[in-house]
Amino acid sequence: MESAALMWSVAAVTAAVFFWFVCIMGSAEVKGKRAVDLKMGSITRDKVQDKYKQYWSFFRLPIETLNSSENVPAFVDTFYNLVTDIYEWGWGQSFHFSPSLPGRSHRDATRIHEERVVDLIKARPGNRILDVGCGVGGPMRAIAARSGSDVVGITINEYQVGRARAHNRKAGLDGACEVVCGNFLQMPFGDSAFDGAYSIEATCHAPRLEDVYAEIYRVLKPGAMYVSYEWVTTGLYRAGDPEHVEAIHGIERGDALPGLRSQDQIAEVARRVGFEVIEERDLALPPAGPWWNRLKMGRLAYWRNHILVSILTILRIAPKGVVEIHEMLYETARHLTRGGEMGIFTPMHMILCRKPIDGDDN
Ligand SMILES: C=C(CC[C@@H](C)[C@H]1CC[C@H]2C3=CC[C@H]4[C@H](C)[C@@H](O)CC[C@]4(C)[C@H]3CC[C@]12C)C(C)C
Ligand SMILES: C[S@@+](CC[C@H](N)C(=O)[O-])C[C@H]1O[C@@H](n2cnc3c(N)ncnc32)[C@H](O)[C@@H]1O
Repeated sequence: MESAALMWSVAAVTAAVFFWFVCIMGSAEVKGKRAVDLKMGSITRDKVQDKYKQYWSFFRLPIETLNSSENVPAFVDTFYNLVTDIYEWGWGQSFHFSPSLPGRSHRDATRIHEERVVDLIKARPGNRILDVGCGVGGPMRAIAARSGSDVVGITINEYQVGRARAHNRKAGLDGACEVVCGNFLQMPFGDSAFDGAYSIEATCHAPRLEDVYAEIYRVLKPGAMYVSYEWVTTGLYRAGDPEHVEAIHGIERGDALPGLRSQDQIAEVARRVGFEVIEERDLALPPAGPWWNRLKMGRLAYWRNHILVSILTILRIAPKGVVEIHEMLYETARHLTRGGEMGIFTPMHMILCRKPIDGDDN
């Protein structure tokens, strides 16, 4: 009798600890996605591991194939099917970095970094603004709410479209925010359709920056502004330094990037497609606090998450392959942190452009 009671007590305590671990500790910073809901995008459960292997095989292709505009969008789409739920669960609804702000939460720092866009492109009530590479729409909601503009987001990943629309509805912003599935290299919008545009840590996925910048230029009205937060290597990067190369290659492989560009290439490309460059600045430089702090401070949380995804895979709640994907992201976080600490990489090289009005001197 006593041993039965003991067994029941142990079982009850184990169940309570498991519930706490999964449902309380395992939820994202911005509530919405829990570990038990990890689905891996539009990929069916039994295909997750194969798709992960397929993702890696891409990096074995010859460099010309790797950089071709035909292959990259499909490879990026596969990547976001694999990582979107883990990003939402472990990071929130905004898939980007922000300078850390003393005394402010990550959530505040994220919102402030997003709202800066409103001032830069002068978004006003009634404007139609384009979000190039919108993810699940964290920035789009912040920008629509702050500016009173209507925001149209485009993403290559169908699963993200569903997530973004659901979040828009939940936030009561589905009237102001619209989400379209499509390729930003060939956008399904007419010429001069937008009063402004922005891209946050998204155009780094384009094999050729010219192609996406030229499309953005085409869909903007003359006089409209465009701002982008670009992922680039800085002037401190040395291609002959093995430690630098390891970090940059690690970032490219873990983030579906066809190849990082250097800081000094960005404005040149913007001018080539016709933009006037108003301002260019690395928002990660002091007095900004290190953007990689949020990745570093979470090391303990990574271990908790690793144990969690392992248990959920054993219990067949999460599909096979999730542990490997989580491991890949952990490695990526290490490379991103090293890139930030060495000062050779920034995810927030800001470029502010204007489409000239006919007759402007440019
Ligand atoms: C702009 C891009 C994505 C940037 C970031 C949003 C993501 C880059 C690396 C991601 C993460 C790394 C470690 C994960 C951790 C192991 C897991 O337990 C919880 C989620 C992570 C923190 C995850 C979250 C998103 C990132 C920070 C690229 C793709 C252009
Ligand atoms: C790192 S996420 C950033 C998302 C969003 N800007 C944010 O900050 O939350 C990059 C986004 O770019 C999108 N993307 C990448 N390549 C694309 C392409 N060729 N066409 C459309 N969207 C693309 C991805 O689907 C993803 O939504």
